[in-house]
Amino acid sequence: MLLEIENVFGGYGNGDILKGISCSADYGDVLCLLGPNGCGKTTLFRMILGSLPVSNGKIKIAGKNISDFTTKTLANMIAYIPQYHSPVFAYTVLDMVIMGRASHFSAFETPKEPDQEAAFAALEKVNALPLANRKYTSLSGGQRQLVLIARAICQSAKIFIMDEPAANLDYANHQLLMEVISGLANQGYCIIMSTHSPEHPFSVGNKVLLMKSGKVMGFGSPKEIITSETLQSVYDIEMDVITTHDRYGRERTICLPVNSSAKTF
Ligand SMILES: Nc1ncnc2c1ncn2[C@@H]1O[C@H](COP(=O)(O)OP(=O)(O)OP(=O)(O)O)[C@@H](O)[C@H]1O
Repeated sequence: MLLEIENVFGGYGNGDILKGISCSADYGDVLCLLGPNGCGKTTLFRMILGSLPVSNGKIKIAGKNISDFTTKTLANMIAYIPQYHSPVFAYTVLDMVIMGRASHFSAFETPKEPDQEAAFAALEKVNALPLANRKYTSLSGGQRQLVLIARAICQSAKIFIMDEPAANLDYANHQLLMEVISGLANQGYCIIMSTHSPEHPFSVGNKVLLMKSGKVMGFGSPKEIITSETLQSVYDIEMDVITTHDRYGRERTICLPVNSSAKTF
């Protein structure tokens, strides 16, 4: 197993926010963290990235505790893709992607031909090669997400941590991003993404960690974990989980909040 989270506790010094989180993800998995605002998704990300200490329990990568890795080694293995990123300088997209190679060369080295080739190859993988010479600051939110994913690929990381990657994207960019994420998983990357959509685990994920108040409400396959009952217990509202088919006959799952005022009709 590539990433193992074993009974993890921890927080910001004033009591534990996470209270016994356990889950795991391997090469080719898309693990979705789902739960209400403030349930601890970002806190768990910070612990996986090593920026927040674990007070109890273990986080292991390839069987080794993350506290035993140097920061540089951890940075080579895990890439963090933020929700929205605004750099101060108007770097080109190519420069932004090459920055993903930073942990591969020392402070006084400049990027070399192979770094540039790696950046072009990463942009190609996410269908963003035509953006290479654009200013990053001139891109839309969806395009920026693709560039940040290319930067993560360039970093040679195998684990991608994505903080609500679909937030603020329109339908087309949302769909494109989900296809890119599925494609990355098919290429063997391990994706851990937080989301506020209970449909994401069905459409893009193969595993889901359902959280509430820093605790695990369920971990496993989306079909097994996401039901009307579990969603209601997490969000305190009635939810319908409906399985249907798209126009090509593919199974789709839709999660609908029930309009409680409609019950009187
Ligand atoms: N730097 C911090 N110092 C103290 N408490 C914090 C800090 N960051 C977050 N918290 C608290 O930790 C809890 C979990 O927050 P976290 O950001 O992990 O939730 P989340 O599930 O990512 O929420 P959201 O879906 O709203 O992004 C919240 O109660 C929050 O107020």
